[in-house]
Amino acid sequence: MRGTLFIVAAPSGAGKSSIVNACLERDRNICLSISFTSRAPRPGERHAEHYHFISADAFKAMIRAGDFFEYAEVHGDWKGTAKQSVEPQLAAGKDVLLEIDWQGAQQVKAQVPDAVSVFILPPSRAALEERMRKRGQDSEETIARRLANAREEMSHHAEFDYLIVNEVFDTAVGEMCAIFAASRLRLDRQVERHRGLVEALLSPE
Ligand SMILES: Nc1nc2c(ncn2[C@@H]2O[C@H](COP(=O)(O)OP(=O)(O)O)[C@@H](O)[C@H]2O)c(=O)[nH]1
Ligand SMILES: Nc1ncnc2c1ncn2[C@@H]1O[C@H](COP(=O)(O)OP(=O)(O)O)[C@@H](O)[C@H]1O
Repeated sequence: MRGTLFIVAAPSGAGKSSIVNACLERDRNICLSISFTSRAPRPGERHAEHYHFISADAFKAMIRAGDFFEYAEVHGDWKGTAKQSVEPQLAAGKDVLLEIDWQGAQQVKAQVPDAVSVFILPPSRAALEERMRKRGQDSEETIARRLANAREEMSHHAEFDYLIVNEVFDTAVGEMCAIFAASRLRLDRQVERHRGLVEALLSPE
């Protein structure tokens, strides 16, 4: 059985990576796709762990080669998911999680309509700005650009299947894990998984 594709989007600083990482620690069945980007690494970010950091020219070459499942320009940098990070894993029955923006989410939904998508909102604009600053890794100019872009990102929240407001962190993590768990229990997937059981239960005496 093919794995399930999960999409998680949020404005920068809403807590997306923190929530996803906490869920992945609890749920070993999901693999996180490592995106490609032309953005420079932040202090502490490692190649092939947080992103595959490549030049803008190398990114464009990958676009021309048709290597991307989805890609977009986000906050002035190229970001994209390679086909290789998704298709073999799904075919092997593994669930795959994409942390991408609304533009990428639209491209993925067009290709995989049963992908499960989640949007995360901050509890307020002040909290969003405070969290961006708390991370302490971006310049004032970068923070200003990300805050300006946050409104546009958030305006797409209604295109997603699920919405989480990340006020209390542990609550948000619990909600995200519940979405993962519920998606695996969808009728179509359960029927496929338990075909033998259903046949046995319904067979004549
Ligand atoms: N479309 C697309 N967006 C991505 C991808 N990887 C990351 N993003 C988005 O790029 C935005 C900025 O990410 P990043 O620079 O890591 O900053 P952060 O969101 O503040 O941690 C976020 O909205 C991410 O979801 C990708 O592969 N494709
Ligand atoms: N519910 C929360 N309450 C307070 N701080 C939070 C909460 N969730 C995340 N944070 C903090 O906000 C900052 C941004 O979180 P991060 O996961 O990097 O956001 P994103 O991936 O959406 O850009 C981090 O310092 C993180 O510890």
